[in-house]
Amino acid sequence: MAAKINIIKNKILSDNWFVLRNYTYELEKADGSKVQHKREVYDRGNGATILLYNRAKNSVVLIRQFRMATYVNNNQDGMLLEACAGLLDDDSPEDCIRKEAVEETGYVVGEVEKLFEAYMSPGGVTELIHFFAAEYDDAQRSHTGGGVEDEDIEVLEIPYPQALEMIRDGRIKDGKTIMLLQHARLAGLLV
Ligand SMILES: Nc1nc2c(ncn2[C@@H]2O[C@H](COP(=O)(O)OP(=O)(O)O[C@H]3O[C@H](CO)[C@@H](O)[C@H](O)[C@@H]3O)[C@@H](O)[C@H]2O)c(=O)[nH]1
Ligand SMILES: [Mg+2]
Repeated sequence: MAAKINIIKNKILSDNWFVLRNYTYELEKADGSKVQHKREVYDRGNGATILLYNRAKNSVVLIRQFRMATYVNNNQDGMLLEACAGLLDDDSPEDCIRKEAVEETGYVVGEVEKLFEAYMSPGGVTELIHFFAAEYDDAQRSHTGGGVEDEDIEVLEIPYPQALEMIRDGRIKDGKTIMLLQHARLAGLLV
C-alpha cells in the first residue's frame, strides 16, 4: 500500500559531496488523523558489500581503513575493520561489488551470490545496501589491493572463528560486516 503522504517542503541543507535535505510532510496515521513531521534525510546514494570467504581455510578477507565518522564518535584511532564495500555510483550492485573487490582487496571474484538488501540507518539515511558473498582463493589475487585515489586500505585474511570472537570483544563494530559474518554461520558457509 502506498504511503498517505503529502510533501509540503523539500529544503536542501547541504549539497557539497552528498545531499542533506529537510523534508516537511503531512502523514496520515493508521486511525485516519494527520500528523506533520520535519525530518532531516541524508542521501549518500546506495551501496554494495561482499563477504569474501574460503571454505578450505575457514577464513574471510576483511579490510581496515580510517572512517572519520567513527573517529568523531569514540573510535580512538578511527580505524574500522569492515567487509569490502563501495558506493554504487552508476553501476549495478553486482558490477559495483566486483569492481570494489578487486580495487580494495586485489581478489578477482568469480560467481557472486546475492544475499539480501538492507536499509542501514532508516531514521535519517536513505542508503540501501546490497549484500553479496563469494568464495576467494589465493590464485584469484591479482594484486595487494589497497583501494584507489586517496584510499589507504589494509587487507586482512582472518580465520572465521577469530572474526566471530572479534565481534564479541568489540574489535569488529561495523553493522554490514557483523551481518555478513553471522550470515556465514547461519548459511553454513563457514564453521
Ligand atoms: N572528497 C570527499 N570524498 C569523499 C567524501 N565521502 C566519501 N568520499 C570518498 O568517496 C569514496 C567512496 O569509496 P567507496 O569504497 O565507493 O565507498 P565506501 O566509503 O567504502 O562506502 C561503502 O561502505 C559504507 C560503509 O558501510 C557504506 O555506507 C556505503 O554504501 C558503501 O557500501 C572514497 O574514496 C572516499 O574517500 C566526502 O565527503 N568528500
Ligand atoms: Mg569502500
